[in-house]
Amino acid sequence: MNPHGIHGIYVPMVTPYDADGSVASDALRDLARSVLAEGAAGLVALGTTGEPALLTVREKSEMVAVCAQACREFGAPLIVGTGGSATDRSARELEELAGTGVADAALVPAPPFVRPSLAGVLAHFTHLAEHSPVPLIVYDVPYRTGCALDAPTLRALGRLPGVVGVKFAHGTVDHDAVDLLGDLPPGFAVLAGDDVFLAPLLALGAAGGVLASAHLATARFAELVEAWDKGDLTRARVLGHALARLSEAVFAEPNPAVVKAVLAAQGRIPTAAVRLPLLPASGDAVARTLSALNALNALECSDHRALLRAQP
Ligand SMILES: O=C(O)C1=N[C@H](C(=O)O)C[C@H](O)C1
Repeated sequence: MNPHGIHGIYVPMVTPYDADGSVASDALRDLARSVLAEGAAGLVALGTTGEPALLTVREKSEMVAVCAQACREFGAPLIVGTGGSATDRSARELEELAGTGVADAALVPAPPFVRPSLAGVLAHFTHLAEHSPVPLIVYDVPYRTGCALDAPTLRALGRLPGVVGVKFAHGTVDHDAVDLLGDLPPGFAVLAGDDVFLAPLLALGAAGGVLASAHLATARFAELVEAWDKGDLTRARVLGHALARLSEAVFAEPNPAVVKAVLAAQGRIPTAAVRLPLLPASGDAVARTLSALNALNALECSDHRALLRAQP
């Protein structure tokens, strides 16, 4: 992490597969280098986008090792997804992760499936924070975990020593987003976890985002964060709308099918394959994403008047 904390665009790396179904490590290495060279602040290994639930233990280690190497080359932080439903097992996983020495932070979901009370979630993260040698980023994604965190709970989590941020993915910009971002604990960063809502969350004060669609337009996403940092509202508004249209297209089908299909179409990964029960993206979703990308590339972002003209 930079000394000022978490900031900017973190790309949750896809797991590329070769034609024989094995993990395409060379393609992953090149992809990781390319997004870092384009302006990603760091990488996330084993985010939802990396299909961690569908990988073997050995494949997961490979993903982390390849991403760690790329981050070392660029002096960029690596966040690693880990943890699950059971508190003690999650604590052991965090210790194992710390043992690898490569993670700057761990992305840990609110315990999925169990549906504990909010006090139970707080107790879970209190235990993890007390035992984890690596800083924690809470992954708040109720539509995946079945466990919704409200603003007071997120604030209480943010005050725990060792909890440095939340990946906020409520599927909308809700009351809790407004409430939380209006009064953040010191040193606690909010990262947008729903690509389509990056711009409004930045407007509310989010520090950046963890965004699968940033594989496809890393520099543009980084530019949006920079525009907000500099108070360049015209640029921020136009870029925000164009990037939201791209993200809408990417998320028209279950992630990461569309992003992988587009990367494969661009020749950046060997195949568009995802593992069952995920299904490959439709041609229609890929075509719509490519067209949103073309529109984005047509923006002349250094010239505000051109930007305004580019608005539909
Ligand atoms: O891998 C991630 O981290 C992300 N996962 C989200 C999801 O698929 O639910 C989407 C977001 O872009 C990043």
